[in-house]
Amino acid sequence: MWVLLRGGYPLRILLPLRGEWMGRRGLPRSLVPGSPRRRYRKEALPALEVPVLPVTATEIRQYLRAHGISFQDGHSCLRAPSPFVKALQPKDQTGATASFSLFIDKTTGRFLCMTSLAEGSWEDFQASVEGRGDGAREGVLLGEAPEAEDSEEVQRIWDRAIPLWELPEPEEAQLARVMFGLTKVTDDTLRRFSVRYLRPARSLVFPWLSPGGLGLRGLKLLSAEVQGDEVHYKETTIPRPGVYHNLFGLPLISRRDVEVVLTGRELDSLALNQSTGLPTLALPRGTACLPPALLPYLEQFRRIVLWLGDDLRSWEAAKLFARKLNPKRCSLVRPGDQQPRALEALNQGLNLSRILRTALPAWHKSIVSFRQLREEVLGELSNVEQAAGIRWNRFPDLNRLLKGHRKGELTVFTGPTGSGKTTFISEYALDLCTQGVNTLWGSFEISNVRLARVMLTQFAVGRLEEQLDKYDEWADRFEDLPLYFMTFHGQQSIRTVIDTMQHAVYVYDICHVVIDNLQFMMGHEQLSTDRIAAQDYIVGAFRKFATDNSCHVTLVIHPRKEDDDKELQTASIFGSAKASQEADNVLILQDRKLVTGPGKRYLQVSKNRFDGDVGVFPLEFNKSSLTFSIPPKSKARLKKVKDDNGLVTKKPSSGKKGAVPQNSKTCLGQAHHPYQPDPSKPSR
Ligand SMILES: Nc1ncnc2c1ncn2[C@@H]1O[C@H](COP(=O)(O)OP(=O)(O)OP(=O)(O)O)[C@@H](O)[C@H]1O
Repeated sequence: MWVLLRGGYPLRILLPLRGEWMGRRGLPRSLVPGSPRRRYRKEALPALEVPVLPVTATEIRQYLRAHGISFQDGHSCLRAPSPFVKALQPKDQTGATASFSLFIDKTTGRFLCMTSLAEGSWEDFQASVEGRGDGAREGVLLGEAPEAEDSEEVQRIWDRAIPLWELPEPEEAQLARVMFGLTKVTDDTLRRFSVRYLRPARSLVFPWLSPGGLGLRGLKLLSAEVQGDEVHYKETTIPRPGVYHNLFGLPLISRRDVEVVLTGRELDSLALNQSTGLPTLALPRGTACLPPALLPYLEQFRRIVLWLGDDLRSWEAAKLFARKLNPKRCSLVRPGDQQPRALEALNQGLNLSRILRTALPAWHKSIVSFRQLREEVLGELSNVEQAAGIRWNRFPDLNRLLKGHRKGELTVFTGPTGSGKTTFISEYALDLCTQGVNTLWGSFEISNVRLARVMLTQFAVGRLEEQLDKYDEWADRFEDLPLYFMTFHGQQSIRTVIDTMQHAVYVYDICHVVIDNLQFMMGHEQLSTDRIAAQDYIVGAFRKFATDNSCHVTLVIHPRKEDDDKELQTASIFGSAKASQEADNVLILQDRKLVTGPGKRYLQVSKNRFDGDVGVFPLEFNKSSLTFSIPPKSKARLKKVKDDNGLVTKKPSSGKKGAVPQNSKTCLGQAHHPYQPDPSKPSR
């Protein structure tokens, strides 16, 4: 189902259809409620042609003052009296609590009334204040009520789950404890957090309780599977992950608590709470995202310690989340040998309170000394692989050259018209997205429907036209990807696009934005000098965005018109040298006429700021799956040799910003490949 995000941003999100059946969740069929039929919702898509400008915290404050609404300034929200409380609870007894129970997100203007659970966009709020339309409740959504099917399913599972200590066989209970690493977690802790065990699915069950602990809003199931020496955990949530907004542990938080520890997993929260006695909350989707919908629940804390996990990814996520929570109140536990994740720390007999005391403040002034950076540098050096970024599953040769996909970088991608740029970049981004990289697509040239169709085909690695019976199965899995699309089509202003990207980073923790292509932001300048200046400005804006938001931007740029039989080079990118200077990586999809066979292309990495390795490798296009990934059986044919001119050059002596790193001389390729430019012959 496509849903237009309320609040005026031209961003559409792919939401899974509801009513998933349990077989899909990997739960026993015995628990499947009736037939696994899917329900389709045929809602007309609201079209929003004119994007509304995002609201700023200053504008929100001005508006509230202008309308005589008192408010308190919080960490990430403004607190105001809720206009929705009286209507719902005329005889509300909670007094002071209800009086300032409206939380307005300072970045988006979205509001949540903690008492009535009414929520909506900034426009909804204004409409209700101004009494526009149909009275005060116009446009206000009561917190999304769970689907009836989901509620039944949740209740059924919950009823069948039992506390671990009530398992009839002590061996079974012991096995479960070992599998989940709970040997040192006491029954009392499990009882306090209401953790149960679902025997048929061999899963732990973590409840999502309504405020006040009165009802069940959802569940998370955690199963463990032993593969070789390792235990692999799998999480399943009801409702689906996109709306599973459970801060696990919330019912145990008292209004007077001013400090909390946030963890990436429920099990870590149990361990932390047990050994330190501190309030702990587990984020619903670990390091994947911190939905702004959760921020109001964290407003009461003056200090938040983030201890999300034991790898670099957790550390990166903690830094990003701290920005949302207000870094001044956040401290971060750095992953390290003596600082594993909380449950492991408990199991290793480490002192968790001591680890918490080592947490580093997230707030950095603009000028830092090496003393403040030395731990970060050590972190990168001792996690070289993770620091190199996320590796592509489908493009091993790209890993060998670029090492991985890193946050905060700008990749410029070019190739001749119609060579398959969109098709390639779609698979390149999809690969990362399937590994949990939250991705936002800006496809200005081809419609989102067509793009999604290409991606789905690549995802399924085959034509779905001929196997429509499999469509739902693939579409279901595709819907669960953290993938979002901007709704722009045709020319757009760079300001609007950047605002939308900013919004998406805040709301969906986007780590990768793909812009296809830059020419659609250049307006209608006729003069070539204007066009070049416009492009330089836009490239600069994307560069800044990538750095400021620790978000990777992949930017497709058309090449300048060149002879068809000439290979493209970095200098062939349209415009001045700015794009290649600003970019951390430059990728060129080469479509040489020498190539025999219609589908063959090769990919050239012509700039790589990370470690300077550049080179080319062939791509084979598969017309039915629309994929470029090299079939597993083919040999590595990577060559790390060339620069744009086909000459092997020395490493640069200067590492100035913007300098294009020269190529490494190493040749990893085996035999000279027919698609490989011959290094002995300059191409011009
Ligand atoms: N290697 C290939 N061989 C043959 N056909 C291809 C190849 N790659 C892509 N195609 C097909 O060519 C068409 C155009 O591909 P695509 O839109 O990805 O190109 P593009 O470079 O992005 O185009 P444009 O320059 O117009 O933006 C699509 O139908 C795609 O399936």
